Amino acid sequence: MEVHANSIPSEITAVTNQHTVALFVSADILRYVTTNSGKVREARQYLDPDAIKSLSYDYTEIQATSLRPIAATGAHEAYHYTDSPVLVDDAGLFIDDFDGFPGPYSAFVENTLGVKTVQRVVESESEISRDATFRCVLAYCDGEAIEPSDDEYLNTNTDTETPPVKLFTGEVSGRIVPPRGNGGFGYDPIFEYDGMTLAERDAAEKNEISHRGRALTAFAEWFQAR
Ligand SMILES: O=P(O)(O)OP(=O)(O)OP(=O)(O)OC[C@H]1O[C@@H](n2cnc3c(O)ncnc32)[C@H](O)[C@@H]1O
Repeated sequence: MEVHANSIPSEITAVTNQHTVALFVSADILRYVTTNSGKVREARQYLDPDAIKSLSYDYTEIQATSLRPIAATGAHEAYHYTDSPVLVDDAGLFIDDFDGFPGPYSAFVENTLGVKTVQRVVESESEISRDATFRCVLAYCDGEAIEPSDDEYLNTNTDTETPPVKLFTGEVSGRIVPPRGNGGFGYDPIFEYDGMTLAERDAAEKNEISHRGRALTAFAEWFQAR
């Protein structure tokens, strides 16, 4: 994957429900690392599109039962690849009565079974609750030392060769329903929150309540206060 040299904007602006936050980037642009164009669309809706560049870099996804170590190792790898600030986005759908499955395996399940099959399996089990949670973990790395994390994974995997990452988590709880809506991507048509599926909302409306929007808010607040 070729990385292009870019002009270097001095700030990133994040628009939250309440206010506009200017995020100052000292050295370089911020690269949003994902192969998923839907994630990029939502990040660009939230963060100033001129100051954030998408990087379609397919980092190694380690096997793990939660998203945090996957995002953290992805950020290490992507930072070494680009040598510039990166934000890795790892997400998944956790179905309560399936012990959180597909969770970290959400992409594999979408690509093999498809989201309609997931919905039909949930619906076919009368004893099974429809409750589910979407989670998003953003992992930021810019090569600078970041204060010690309270993250259990990071503290037990201290590697002085790899710069520390900072993790931001967002989640939204809802229920699995038959597909509705044409917006969004992935599991959005089968995930209902407050009477509407995520696919029935535009990117701004989804960001207001979604796992990604909440993780982006946490990132923006931390970045601004840095
Ligand atoms: O790893 P990258 O390159 O970022 O792209 P990906 O699509 O594989 O990204 P994930 O592993 O994080 O995605 C897990 C799955 O969850 C889906 N997904 C992620 N965020 C979603 C969202 O906001 N709404 C609906 N589905 C989502 C996505 O389509 C995948 O099938």
